[in-house]
Amino acid sequence: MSSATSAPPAPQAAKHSRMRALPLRVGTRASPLALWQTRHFLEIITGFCPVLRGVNAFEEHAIATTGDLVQNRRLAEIGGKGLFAKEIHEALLDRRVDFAVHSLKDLETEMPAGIVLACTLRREDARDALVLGPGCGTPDPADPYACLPAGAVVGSSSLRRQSQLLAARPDLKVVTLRGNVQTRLDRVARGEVTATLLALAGLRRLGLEDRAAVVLPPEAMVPAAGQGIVGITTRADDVELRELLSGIEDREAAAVSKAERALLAALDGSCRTPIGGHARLLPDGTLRLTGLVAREDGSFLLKREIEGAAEDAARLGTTLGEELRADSPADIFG
Ligand SMILES: NCc1[nH]cc(CCC(=O)O)c1CC(=O)O
Repeated sequence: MSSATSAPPAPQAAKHSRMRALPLRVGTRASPLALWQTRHFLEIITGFCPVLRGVNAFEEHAIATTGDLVQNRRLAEIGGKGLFAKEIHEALLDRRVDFAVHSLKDLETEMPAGIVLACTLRREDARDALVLGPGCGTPDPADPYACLPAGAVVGSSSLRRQSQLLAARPDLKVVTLRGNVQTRLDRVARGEVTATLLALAGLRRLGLEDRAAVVLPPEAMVPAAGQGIVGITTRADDVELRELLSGIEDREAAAVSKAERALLAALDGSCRTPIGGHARLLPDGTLRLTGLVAREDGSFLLKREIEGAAEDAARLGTTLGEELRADSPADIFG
């Protein structure tokens, strides 16, 4: 008689139990948000592949990245894209880790040779949120920025957020505010800045959603490409892990992130170009992508939309990116 324990494992599990020595090593940044996302990924993958549920199946490797070491200067001034991933890519290529967990928003659109974006997980809310410090008014759902006093100082190091905020409220002043989510919240609470803008996804994952005083609709603040999505990278030649990871791919996240990242790639902005990209699937399955290009002071802001079949996600992104680029002043991309 067969019992639960002697039943043959699912084909998937059998295949991966023979795959290689455990533990599988997972690379991550060390921030609380990165660690939360890594554990979230491990829960999903062990749910999908029960043989990996053992205590020793995974080993977490926290890796400090250039982006983590630079806390007080605008990232843009240091130059280069993918500042949060370089050391993690190196760990993959050196075989010190087997896969790595990223906020897709922080991952460059073109992976280094030998590395692939193997899957994207289901998207958390993509919207940005306003976090208010002492001295702000009561939030008004009809007018997201009405609670910010005239001339208020808003902390943000995101040129995308800065440009859209200043376009709506030219009286405000934006100052650099870096550090992890908790650090930024502390600076607002201490009154160092009047308010800040953060991704709702990060606040929610850290159990800090109550700090989001106003959630900004994408029409008011176009989110960053990939915001709210976790992406997993692995080595291109690691066929087994690629196959395993493809099993946990979220199809909707895959489609919208393809569109948003193709848009970003086509715009090919410098790290000082404010760019937004936000796609969603409509109830009938159509993909709608919004793209934004702006000047950091908010004096120029161009927003366009495109719709099409989800299967054409990448092409839609490329097309919209090329259109936005053609219709923007050239110096914006310099
Ligand atoms: N650049 C930092 C970063 N990278 C990902 C998130 C939030 C989570 C996400 O967007 O998936 C954040 C913080 C923020 O922008 O507020």
